[in-house]
Amino acid sequence: MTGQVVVATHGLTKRYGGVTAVDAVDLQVHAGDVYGFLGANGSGKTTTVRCLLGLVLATSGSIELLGRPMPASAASVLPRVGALVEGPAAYGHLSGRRNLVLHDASGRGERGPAGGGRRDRTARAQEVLELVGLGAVGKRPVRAYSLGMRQRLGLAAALLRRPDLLVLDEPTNGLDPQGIREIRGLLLALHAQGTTIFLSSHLLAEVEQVCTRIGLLDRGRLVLQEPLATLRAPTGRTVVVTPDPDLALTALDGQVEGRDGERLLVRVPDPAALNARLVEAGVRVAELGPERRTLEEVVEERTHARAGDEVPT
Ligand SMILES: Nc1ncnc2c1ncn2[C@@H]1O[C@H](COP(=O)(O)OP(=O)(O)OP(=O)(O)O)[C@@H](O)[C@H]1O
Repeated sequence: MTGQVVVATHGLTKRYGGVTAVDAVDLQVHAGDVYGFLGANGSGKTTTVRCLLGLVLATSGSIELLGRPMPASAASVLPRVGALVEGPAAYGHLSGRRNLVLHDASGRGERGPAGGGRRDRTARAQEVLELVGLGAVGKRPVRAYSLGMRQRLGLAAALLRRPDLLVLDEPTNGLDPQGIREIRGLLLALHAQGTTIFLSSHLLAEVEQVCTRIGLLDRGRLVLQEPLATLRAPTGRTVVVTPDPDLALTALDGQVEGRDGERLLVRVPDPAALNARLVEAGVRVAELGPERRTLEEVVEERTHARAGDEVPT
C-alpha cells in the first residue's frame, strides 16, 4: 500500500465570484503519509478540503481519493474516509456516545466493521471514545463538554469506520497544550497502524512534529510540496558556538559566513572535520552541528518569495 497515491488533484481550482480561493492545485498524498497542509488564514485550505470531500464542487480540475474520481465515486469512497472539517457538529442534549451511534447509523454506505445492529454500534462508539480519551465521559451530554472534548468527539466520529484516509481540518483548534499533545499522540498511533492522514493546520510546530510530507498554500496556490526530511536536510553549513569567536574567525580564514556574538555560521558541510580544525587551532567549542532550517524558516521563505509577484489589478 505504501507509495500508492491516496489523494491526487490536478489543476484543482475553486472560485467564489471574483475570488479564486484555490488556484490550480496539484496535490499528491501517498499511502502512509502524514501530510501537513499548511497556509495562512484565508489561503484556501478549508476550501481545498471541502472540494476533496465533495462538500463543494470544484470550478475546474480533477480529484482522486483512494484512486477513484471525486465526487463521482463519493458513495464508494467516502465510507473509507474519516473527516473532521471546521469544528464538529453534535447534538448538545445527547451524550457523546449517542451522538456517535447516530452518526454511525446515518453514514453513507457500510463497510468492514461498520454496519450491524444497535449493540454493535454502541460498542464501536465506546471503542472510539476510549481511543480519543473520552471513554469515561461518553455518557454525559455534549453540552457539558469543553471545546477540547468536542474536538475529540469529532475525531472519534471520523474514526468510527476505521478509515484508510483521515482528513482533518485544524483538529487542534481551540485545544490547550495538553489537548494538542494528546491529539498528536493519537495521530502518531493511527499513523503507526497504517492510516494515511491529511492534516490541515496553521500550527507549524505541530506539523513539524507529526508530518512526513508538507504542502504549503499561499493565496490559493500550492507553493511547496515536499517530504519534511528534505526541507529539514542540512544546508551544507555548520553552526559553531564558541567563547573564542575571534580566534575561530582567524582559524577559519574567510569561511565564516555570519556571526552573532559567540555563534558562527561556517561554510563547511562536515561538522566533524570542522571540529578537528578548531580543536587543533586551540578554539574552545561549546556547541557544533549542521545547520538545518526550521519549517518556519522554509515557510517564510516560500511565502515571501511570492510577495513581490503581486500585480496590481
Ligand atoms: N463560501 C464562500 N463564499 C465566498 N468566498 C469564500 C467562501 N469560502 C471561502 N471563501 C474565500 O476563499 C478564500 C479561502 O478561504 P478558506 O476558508 O478556504 O481559507 P483557509 O486557508 O481555510 O483559512 P482559515 O484558516 O481562515 O479557515 C478566502 O478568501 C475566503 O474568503
